[in-house]
Amino acid sequence: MPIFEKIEQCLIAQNPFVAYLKPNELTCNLLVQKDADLKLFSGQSGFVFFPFDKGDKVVIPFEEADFSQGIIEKKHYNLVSDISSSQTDKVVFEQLVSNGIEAIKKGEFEKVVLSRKIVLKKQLSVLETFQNLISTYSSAFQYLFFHPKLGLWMGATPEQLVKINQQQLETVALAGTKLYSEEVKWTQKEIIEQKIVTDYIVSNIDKKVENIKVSGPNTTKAGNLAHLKSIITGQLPSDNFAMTLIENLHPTPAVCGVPKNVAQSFIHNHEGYDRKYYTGFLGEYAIAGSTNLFVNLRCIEIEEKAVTIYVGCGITGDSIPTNEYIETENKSMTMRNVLVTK
Ligand SMILES: C=C(O[C@@H]1C=C(C(=O)O)C=C[C@H]1O)C(=O)O
Repeated sequence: MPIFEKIEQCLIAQNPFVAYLKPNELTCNLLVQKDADLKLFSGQSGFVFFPFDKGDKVVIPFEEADFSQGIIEKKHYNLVSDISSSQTDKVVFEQLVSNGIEAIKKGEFEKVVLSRKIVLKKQLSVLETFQNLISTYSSAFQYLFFHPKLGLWMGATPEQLVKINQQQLETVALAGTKLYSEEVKWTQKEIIEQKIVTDYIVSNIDKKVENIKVSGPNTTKAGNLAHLKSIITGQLPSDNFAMTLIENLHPTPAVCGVPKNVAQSFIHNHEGYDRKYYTGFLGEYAIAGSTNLFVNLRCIEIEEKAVTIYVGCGITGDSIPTNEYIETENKSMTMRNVLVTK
């Protein structure tokens, strides 16, 4: 049976499942859980789905699921055009960013990532949207995740959290955003913003990972956007160590801030909504000796009659509120560009 028909059956039967494509692959992987229980993560090999902070850390265990694969076809469906942020969204977000800048200038922290949600009150054509997504963002990690107790999420994330193969670790520091062009010029603000992420990751893994190497930063393309990216590699002392390292790294300053705890409290006290699984992480954990996890960005949460797009951006002392708002609008285009409604 074609993979899209299997996904449709899962949606109708309300079976927990995940359909996903790794960057630059044409194979769609489908993991369907055999029962509808919520499986909390306790080291099982499988597909993990973790929140930003509060919430259940979930896994679809490989041993309790049916796994299949299918080659996808590239095709596009017509889009919706009437999704937009309101003037109130703009004012509220710019005020949030101003509060962040003020706290940084007072010395409370160095960087914070602030976000908002854009809600479209429409019923989504899930499969057509997913088809558009996988036809458009092949260099991202593309997924559709469903659990009856958590809901339906879809995204195309450009950000790897970690890749671990035979104890060889690779992670990235991704930050700084501009609209993509051949000649992207980075300012000091973005260079510093990205360096904060690299330094945090290196200092965090420093005592536990051997032979650490950092390359970049280089410009990387993600949909219509460009980011600055460094690649960090090293050797883990043992396999058992992977989840401790991952939970220590997460949430990185690419999605939270520095120092982590102070930035995280600022987010809780000021953002005004629950991020749920946005800026959490997801992907394969300990499958055939490999772990391949991504940060949950450029994503939507799909409900019966509403679609929520989640977007955020890194704030430093040099941020300008209007520019940061525009950056979130630009980031929201990743998902807006593929949405099909009924
Ligand atoms: C928070 C998001 O993106 C993160 C923030 C970035 C930035 O501030 O420039 C860039 C990439 C991501 O690490 C998002 O896309 O919602």
